Amino acid sequence: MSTEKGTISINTENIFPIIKKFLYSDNEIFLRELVSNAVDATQKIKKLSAMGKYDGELGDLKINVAVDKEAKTITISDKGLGMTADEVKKYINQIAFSGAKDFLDKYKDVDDKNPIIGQFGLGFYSAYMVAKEVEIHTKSYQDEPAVKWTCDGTTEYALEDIEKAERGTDIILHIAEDSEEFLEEAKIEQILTKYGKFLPVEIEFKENVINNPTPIWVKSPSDLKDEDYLAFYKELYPMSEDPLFWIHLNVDYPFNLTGVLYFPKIKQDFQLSREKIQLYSRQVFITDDVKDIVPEFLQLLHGVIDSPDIPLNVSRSYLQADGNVRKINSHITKKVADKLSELFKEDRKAFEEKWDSIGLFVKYGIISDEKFYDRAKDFILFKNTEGEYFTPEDYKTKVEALQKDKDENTVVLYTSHPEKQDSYIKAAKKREYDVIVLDDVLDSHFINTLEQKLEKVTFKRVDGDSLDKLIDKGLNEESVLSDKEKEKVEGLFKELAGNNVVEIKALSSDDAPVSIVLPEFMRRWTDMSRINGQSNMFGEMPTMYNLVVNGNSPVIAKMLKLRGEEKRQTYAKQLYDLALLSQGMLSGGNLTDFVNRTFEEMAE
Ligand SMILES: Nc1ncnc2c1ncn2[C@@H]1O[C@H](COP(=O)(O)OP(=O)(O)OP(=O)(O)O)[C@@H](O)[C@H]1O
Repeated sequence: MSTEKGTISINTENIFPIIKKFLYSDNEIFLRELVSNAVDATQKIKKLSAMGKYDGELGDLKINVAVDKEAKTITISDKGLGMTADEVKKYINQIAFSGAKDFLDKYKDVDDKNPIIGQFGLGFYSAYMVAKEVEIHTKSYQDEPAVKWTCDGTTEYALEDIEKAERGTDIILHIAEDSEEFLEEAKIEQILTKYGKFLPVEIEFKENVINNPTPIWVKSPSDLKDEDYLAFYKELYPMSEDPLFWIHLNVDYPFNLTGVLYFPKIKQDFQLSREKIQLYSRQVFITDDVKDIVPEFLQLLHGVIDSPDIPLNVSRSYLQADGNVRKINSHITKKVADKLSELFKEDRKAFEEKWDSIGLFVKYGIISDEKFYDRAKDFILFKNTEGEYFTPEDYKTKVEALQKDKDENTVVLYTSHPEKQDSYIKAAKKREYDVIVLDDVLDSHFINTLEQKLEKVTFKRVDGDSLDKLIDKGLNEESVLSDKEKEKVEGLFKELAGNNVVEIKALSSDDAPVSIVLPEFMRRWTDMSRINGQSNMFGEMPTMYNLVVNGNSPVIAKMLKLRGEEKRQTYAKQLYDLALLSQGMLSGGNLTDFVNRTFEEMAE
């Protein structure tokens, strides 16, 4: 055939300038598109051969990528099925072109800074994002002459016969002046590894194969050992600590999804690690921005999801409403819950040991996903101050005999800081109450959720009130103080308490004489607004507290018996400071004064 010239498509404006300017920020994806085409062509020839439709030698099927800095070209060569002249006209001039045109028509108005654009497949014509001219040299597996197609970024193309011995396709990009950064080998290597690390056909660059064509997620779990999963984790995240465990996903219906999700050690401070779930489509890397595809709490996991069914050529808002994406979400959620439940049942001890990490994740899941709660409720754990673990149901059974209040509510006492709240914990234990530890950032939200879910269970922080009030059994102690004495005691403490509320209560005589309590609702409110990052009215307010004076304490009786107002004042001050001290609220000058005063008194 002599050189044939033609116009790619009549009745169309020139799309090339648009392609060039369009995904400018994401222009590196041209390489992903072209290498993916080479992979497809290679897999097709393998398939034809396997089906007996091609009986020639397959030979070495490696795809080669080469940069020629002098000639200013990048060449992508495959030994795939190639194209005949007619196929070039059909696939490149028509199908690929109209595909690219549709794509542009659809997305022209999208803000080109929106990174999701780079996740679409623009196809062959994305070559023009970096090239001023593209040549295709191709020889079909069918017995037909090799052809060369050339197009310089106008709608005019040329097609001619050439000599090409080997089956397959070379795509030669003549790089435009403004894209010469792509002639740096390091740059090409970096893009190839980013998108092609797990492509299913070997990709060779500078005589090295840059990819692992059979990553573990495409293998059968029964062929894999723990070491394989750990080694793959290292391959994905070379700098990371080993994960706690993993889940191998394998679904064919109602959508296709494979992958391996790893459960990392989750840090208390919730610093989202740099490691992210990577999304692949048939082993081609798409993105690690899975915000709209995976529920937020699952984004704490690491690993790989591969699905050709996740639609990437749509806008974000559409993606969230997409039926497949929702199914994928709930499937992954279910799998994760099943795995946790299996671990819990099979090796409860190991599960408990990992609860610090697992717990944060489970709590996050429960707070943010109703369905996850239903699945997770059987393996939520409470850890008490003795280091024993209980499921909520078991815990209720354990404590309800002693910790039920007059309204039949089981009161779960918890500490957010075992060290600081030690005196309160000890007091609770003295009454044989149990105290659980809820000391991480999500716990205030977690408690709120549990209170809605668990029947007749309330959570109270152990320093939230006097024990008689925390678990109010309706058995009011008689006050040993007369009204006059009560007034006197109140007067003494009011002077010290400033704006804080002073309550004189008739508690058991062995309860602390004076204690500081932070009302539960107020504290939860401040905690939650802190996590939500709001600085609201309460958040900015200095901590207000109640000073509870136990009128039935022998210590108060002793104070009243002291002679002289000054003595009583000093005594009250000492008690007040002790209460502050046991809440960790005495500091600076007040603490120094307290210490000095105590020394003086001891010397008396
Ligand atoms: N290296 C190649 N070898 C053989 N055929 C190719 C090659 N590259 C492209 N083609 C043909 O050109 C067609 C169009 O390619 P293009 O990349 O534009 O679209 P696609 O691969 O079909 O879809 P996508 O938008 O997902 O990339 C392909 O379907 C294929 O038939």
